[in-house]
Amino acid sequence: MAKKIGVTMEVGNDGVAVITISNPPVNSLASQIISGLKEKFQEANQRSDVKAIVLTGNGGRFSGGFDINVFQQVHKTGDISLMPEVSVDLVCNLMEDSRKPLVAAVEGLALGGGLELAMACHARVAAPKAQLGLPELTLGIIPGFGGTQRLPRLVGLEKGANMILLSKSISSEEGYKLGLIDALEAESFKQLVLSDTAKALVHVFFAQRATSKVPKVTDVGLKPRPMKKVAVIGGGLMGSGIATALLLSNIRVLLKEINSEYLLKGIKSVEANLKGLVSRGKLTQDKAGKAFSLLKGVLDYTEFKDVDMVIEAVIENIQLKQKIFKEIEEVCPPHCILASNTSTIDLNVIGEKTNSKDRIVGAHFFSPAHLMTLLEIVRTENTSAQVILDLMALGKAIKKVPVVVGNCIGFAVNRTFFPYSQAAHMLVNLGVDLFRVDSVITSFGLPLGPFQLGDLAGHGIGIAVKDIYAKAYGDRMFSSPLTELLLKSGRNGKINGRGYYIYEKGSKPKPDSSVLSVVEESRKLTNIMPGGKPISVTDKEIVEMILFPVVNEACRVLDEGVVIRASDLDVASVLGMSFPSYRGGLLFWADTVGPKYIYERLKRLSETYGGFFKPSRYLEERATKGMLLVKSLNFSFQFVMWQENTVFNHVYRQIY
Ligand SMILES: C[C@H](O)CC(=O)SCCNC(=O)CCNC(=O)[C@H](O)C(C)(C)COP(=O)(O)OP(=O)(O)OC[C@H]1O[C@@H](n2cnc3c(N)ncnc32)[C@H](O)[C@@H]1OP(=O)(O)O
Repeated sequence: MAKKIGVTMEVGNDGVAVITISNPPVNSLASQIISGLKEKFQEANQRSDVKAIVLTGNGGRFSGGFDINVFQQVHKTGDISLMPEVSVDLVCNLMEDSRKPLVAAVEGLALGGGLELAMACHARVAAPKAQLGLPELTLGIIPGFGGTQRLPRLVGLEKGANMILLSKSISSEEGYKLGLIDALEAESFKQLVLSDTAKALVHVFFAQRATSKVPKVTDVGLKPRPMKKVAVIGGGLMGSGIATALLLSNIRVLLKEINSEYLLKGIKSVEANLKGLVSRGKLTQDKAGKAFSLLKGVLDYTEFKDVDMVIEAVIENIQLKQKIFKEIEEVCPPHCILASNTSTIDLNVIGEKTNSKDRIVGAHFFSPAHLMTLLEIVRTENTSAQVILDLMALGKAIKKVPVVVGNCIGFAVNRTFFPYSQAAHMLVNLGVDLFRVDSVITSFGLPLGPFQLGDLAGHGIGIAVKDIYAKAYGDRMFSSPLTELLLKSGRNGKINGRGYYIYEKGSKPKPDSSVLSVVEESRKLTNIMPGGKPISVTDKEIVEMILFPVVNEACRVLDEGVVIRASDLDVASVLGMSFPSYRGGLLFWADTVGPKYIYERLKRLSETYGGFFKPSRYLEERATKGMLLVKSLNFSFQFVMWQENTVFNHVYRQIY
């Protein structure tokens, strides 16, 4: 009988998709298995009825790794293109970056590429006595699907290197003790579902769904109006990214600039964004061409007469924005939504000179706007419910996650994270090495440390908004001269190839040791090192000194009702700041640390280093009353355990 080779996916009523590899006898990863996996993961990620994904292998074996026959074919033909692209497309983009909780259910064996697939999942459950290893060196190759990186991270460098260099496999029991396996199936499955990671990911999942419910907007019987043509003012980094996001969802876009040189630049940026998606296999050439054909560059407002929405994305200059809003109010039709992509400025100030306050709204995208999924919708007390609903619908249509927030300086996300870079500056001025700060924060789980993030955004923006923040939140600002000094020394970050790091095409950012003289200059000016000597801090203290002030500001955001619910801030921190989803978002994480502990640490820090760390009223109240910051979601888990073929078919389900 012919072998049944392929990848299947079954989605249960519980919303769990079970993806199964079938390639007897060891479920080796042949080309059709890899393409099948890509197809199924793509489908599972896209389907709204899929809430979580389980990856497993048929016949009691997870996978014996990449199909060794392919190596033989390559050796015979000399054709290396027979090797499929897996590491980025499948392992990183579709699996690791999947926003749906993804669990590997391992039985029998997970070797080579098999174990690498399991390690790309968010958690691993294994049956007792399963064999786990990376035996690639026995074949004269190295683990090629990211195992060299992921295994040492999970089991520690020494053990990881030992397993790879000696091709030594281990049992699932040992894997469990080392942290490679999160739970041993059957015995410990409940533990896994109740693990912090599972709780955090499930929290984010449901928190994200909750963002689409906005009282007095989504529950009053309004229907979103169609958005066929949108104008974007400003073709810079943000404007071109926003235009790209709209075009990708078949929305006609007018891109307006002030002169033909800037306009051409903006159009070229959109083209480059689309080409980037094509080269990464995320968009077909055809679709890119179609999207680009929907773009029209303009230098005046003539064609604004029939637009449904304008999104202003010019520099953060209050007078300029006020002028633009006055102009668009006059030229656009009365139904047209007047949105600003400002990241900081009060929308009431932007719309001050207009008579259209009900249709003024913030559409705050995150850079790069065609890739980042968060859309912060900022409403003022005058913004109409219809306008908010329309923007929410547009956000969803362009595959963003809209989170509706209130109007204040920095809104929910930038305001919450404004102490992030300030705390980092304080630490550096206190004598801590800046590259260490970045590395501690990335080990915590954020993709970029505060200094690399500053480099990426460009340091000019920090200076542009500094005064606005100082005016609003001056009582709790740490004023560091470091950014000014950095700019003075010709370092604007990635934009001009130099910041704290050196940026060269095709290579990773390299720490620039010559920036340390700039840091020294800043330390002299601030003169805050106790006794003129650098402070000594542990990695844990670095995390606390950087992230606890962020939690503190989040408490103020909650207290002032800037977000509808605390979990909105978790979603926003995950999607807007890439706060690790497996920690459940900023406030969920804060609750796992404990509001009381955070409060007491901040209190002590403020006694030593001043008002920047002063605990907020809200945090103090929660801490002293022994309350959590996020009102826990009222979900419980339901388990459906092993089925006869021992592929587990589990589910956790929200039961409100
Ligand atoms: C990108 C990645 O990092 C690269 C990789 O993954 S490279 C591959 C890494 N994996 C390995 O090296 C595992 C190699 N396989 C083994 O060690 C053993 O076969 C095993 C432990 C999986 C099973 O052992 P055992 O039960 O004794 O069965 P065994 O007779 O060896 O193998 C059964 C059949 O599966 C085949 N097979 C096993 N692993 C395979 C693989 N990875 N690819 C293709 N075929 C494989 C064998 O050739 C054999 O085929 P046959 O029945 O036609 O002779």
